[in-house]
Amino acid sequence: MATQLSEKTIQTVKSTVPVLAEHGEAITTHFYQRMFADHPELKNIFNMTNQKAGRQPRALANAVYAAAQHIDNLEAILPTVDQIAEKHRSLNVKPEHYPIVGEYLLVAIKEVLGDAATDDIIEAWGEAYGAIADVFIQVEQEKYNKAKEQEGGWLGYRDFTVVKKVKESDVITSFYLEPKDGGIIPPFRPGQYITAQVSLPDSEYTQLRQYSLSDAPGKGYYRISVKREDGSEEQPDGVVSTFLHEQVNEGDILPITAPAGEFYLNEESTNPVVFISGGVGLTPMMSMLNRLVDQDSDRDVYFVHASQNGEVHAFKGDIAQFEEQASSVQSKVVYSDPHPSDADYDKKGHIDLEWLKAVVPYDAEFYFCGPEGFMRTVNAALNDWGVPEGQVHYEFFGPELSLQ
Ligand SMILES: NC(=O)C1=CN([C@@H]2O[C@H](COP(=O)(O)OP(=O)(O)OC[C@H]3O[C@@H](n4cnc5c(N)ncnc54)[C@H](OP(=O)(O)O)[C@@H]3O)[C@@H](O)[C@H]2O)C=CC1
Repeated sequence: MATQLSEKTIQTVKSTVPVLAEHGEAITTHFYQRMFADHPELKNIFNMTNQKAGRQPRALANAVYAAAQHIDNLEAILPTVDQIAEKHRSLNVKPEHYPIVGEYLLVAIKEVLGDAATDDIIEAWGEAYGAIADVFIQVEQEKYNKAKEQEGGWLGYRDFTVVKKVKESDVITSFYLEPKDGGIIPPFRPGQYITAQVSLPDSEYTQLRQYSLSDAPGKGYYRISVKREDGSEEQPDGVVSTFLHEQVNEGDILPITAPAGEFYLNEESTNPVVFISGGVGLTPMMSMLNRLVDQDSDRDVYFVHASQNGEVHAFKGDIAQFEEQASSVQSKVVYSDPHPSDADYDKKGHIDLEWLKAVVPYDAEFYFCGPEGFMRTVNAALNDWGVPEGQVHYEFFGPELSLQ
């Protein structure tokens, strides 16, 4: 499927892998700075908060590193390409963006490597980048076609009206969205997300944010549930979420792209399901749980949620209701910092393996999502428990980071 590269190009690219590993992030940080300086219009597409936090350069460095390792067999990176391409489709990344990225990546490699960047290396990387870009463009094209051709589907952004706004906790608010054109909307897989295009009053560029859909499909609306971040280093995404919480109300318009994502409920399996979420990471799990309840599923469901305390714990009422309504649903709550008024929780502190073993079955499909440290803890716990990889599903929101 990819352009044929010469043996020399392949060898040159492969021999730069160790150098890339050393300078990968410096190269991509440099690259973004130069590219945005010359092409500020691209700020409409990239999440600038991820740039500031260094997550985007790290993710690109990882992707480039992986591609370089497999340049003679790009098929091997298709699973990674697929996930990134899914995000790109959701962000409306177009083929014409690739040559711009390629140009600045080469400039950055040259600048960071200095004298070590020979003409041969730059030429080989130019060709290799072209081959990698072709793979992405092709995979993304198929995804654009599917998004458009499905019933109720569309390309790019479609205006949705906020028809209902509901406070779910002190920090999380839900927005119910229906298409302004009154048309139908496609179903989605529980766990998928949309991209919202937000225009802040005093910003020149639009801001794109991806939010998991938090209700089941097939209801005529999409629901997102947004945490108001405080803009600190740990929660840098303050501007957009604060704007949504404070300024976006019923009747307002939010342009969104069609649902996307590779993290979703395996509806084929009949195994028990264990959802493990931290904070606002519970949103995709809510969609999956709602789906199972809507379908009267007889799979055993364990909804394990970690939160600081009862005030920031969203969807408490819904989950309690599901638990009462369906004997197959069990909820387990972990509070890291419970308030004296909090009575209804199962563990104080953090989730750990010993406790998990006592409350959920091993022979289950596990889904987890939450802050980075939480994801590492849960991933390590499931590894130590020996849960087979195929039964473990997770999603990082934002650029892909390593769980190790
Ligand atoms: N589809 C997706 O992939 C989605 C992903 N997310 C992600 O979920 C995250 C949620 O963040 P937020 O609501 O701020 O979460 P919080 O910071 O509120 O954390 C939630 C809970 O996890 C606990 N926790 C933190 N670190 C660890 C650890 N190492 N081991 C065990 N428990 C831990 C916290 O404890 P403590 O109080 O001690 O820190 C707290 O009780 C965001 O990073 C967001 O990007 C969100 C929505 C969707």
